[in-house]
Amino acid sequence: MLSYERATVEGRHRHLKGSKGNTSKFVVTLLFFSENKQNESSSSSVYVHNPHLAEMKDDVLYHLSLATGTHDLPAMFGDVKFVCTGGSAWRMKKCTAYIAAELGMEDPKSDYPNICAGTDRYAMYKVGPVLCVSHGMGVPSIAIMLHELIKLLHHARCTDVTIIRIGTSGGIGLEPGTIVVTKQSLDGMFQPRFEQVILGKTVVRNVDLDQGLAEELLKCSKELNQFETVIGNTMCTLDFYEGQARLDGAFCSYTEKDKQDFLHKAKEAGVCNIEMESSVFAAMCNLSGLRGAVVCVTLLDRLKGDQLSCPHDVLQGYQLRPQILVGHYIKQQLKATALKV
Ligand SMILES: O=P(O)(O)O[C@H]1O[C@H](CO)[C@@H](O)[C@H]1O
Ligand SMILES: O=c1cc[nH]c(=O)[nH]1
Repeated sequence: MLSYERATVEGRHRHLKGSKGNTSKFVVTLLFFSENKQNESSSSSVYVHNPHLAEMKDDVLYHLSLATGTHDLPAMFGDVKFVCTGGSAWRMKKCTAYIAAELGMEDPKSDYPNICAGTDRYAMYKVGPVLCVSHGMGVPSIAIMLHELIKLLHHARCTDVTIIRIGTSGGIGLEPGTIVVTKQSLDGMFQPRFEQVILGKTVVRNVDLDQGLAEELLKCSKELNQFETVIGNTMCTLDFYEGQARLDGAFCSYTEKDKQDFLHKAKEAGVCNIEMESSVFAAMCNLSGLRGAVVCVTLLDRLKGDQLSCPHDVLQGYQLRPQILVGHYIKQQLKATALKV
């Protein structure tokens, strides 16, 4: 079922410890698995694409503090159908409690234990078929979490899993508190791509997200009628300050006009908000066959400022909006599935 693409990389090794300028040629043949599996197969398993995994006796999911040798992953996670992920552990715990209440699954005796308590890298909570996992800040942090989460779902033999990033962002020309459901993730040069260096070669990955899921989420927001929601492009950057054209970082070498010109260009490219994980999130959804969406609230309008200076309780209230929307969506989906059974 898997299709491989072959690529040959040629380069020169520089011998750091050898005599000056001493290099030797290397040629590496890479096997890439076909990148876009999302709509290709009728099967809805979570795919890992790594022939080495089958040869491993145990798989240690180090940053989640879980392992196939020590945990019965199918028993613990086999029923998972939805994963909510966001930067902060606090938000993920709040999300778990909110979704438990929405689904009528609250346990007054339970404080929702952190399944990843053996590590402080990420936090993970579970209520019924919903898993909530924190991912930290930025592309490297979410990518590590997603590698291990995708393997976890694979080892647990999960099927039909939908994953939604519920995050915060800076808006462009939107009222703070607006939710943006990502249509397309763009990089800092307004290109729809995620670039990763693998074995010294840049690999460009597809960042398309499930448009049907985005539309379903927009419909849910209209039904809820509690806050403004739009579908638009999301710019994913590698930094919060200079990477997002802020003037208030420790370093800045451009003017207010340069910043405004850049943000207006972003707006012309359809960018509604800026955050720091959507590109690799979309790329890894594509690779794994997970149905994915990015739902971020805007905390401020970047055309009007850079600092997050509005009161703490207002910001916390905004952060809850994506989970209200996603909670409603999950409840509807579970109801529809129960009706079908
Ligand atoms: O609210 P979360 O999910 O952390 O996401 C956004 O907030 C962080 C920056 O404050 C970045 O990680 C950005 O993507
Ligand atoms: O401006 C913002 C706000 C939240 N998260 C970001 O990445 N940028």
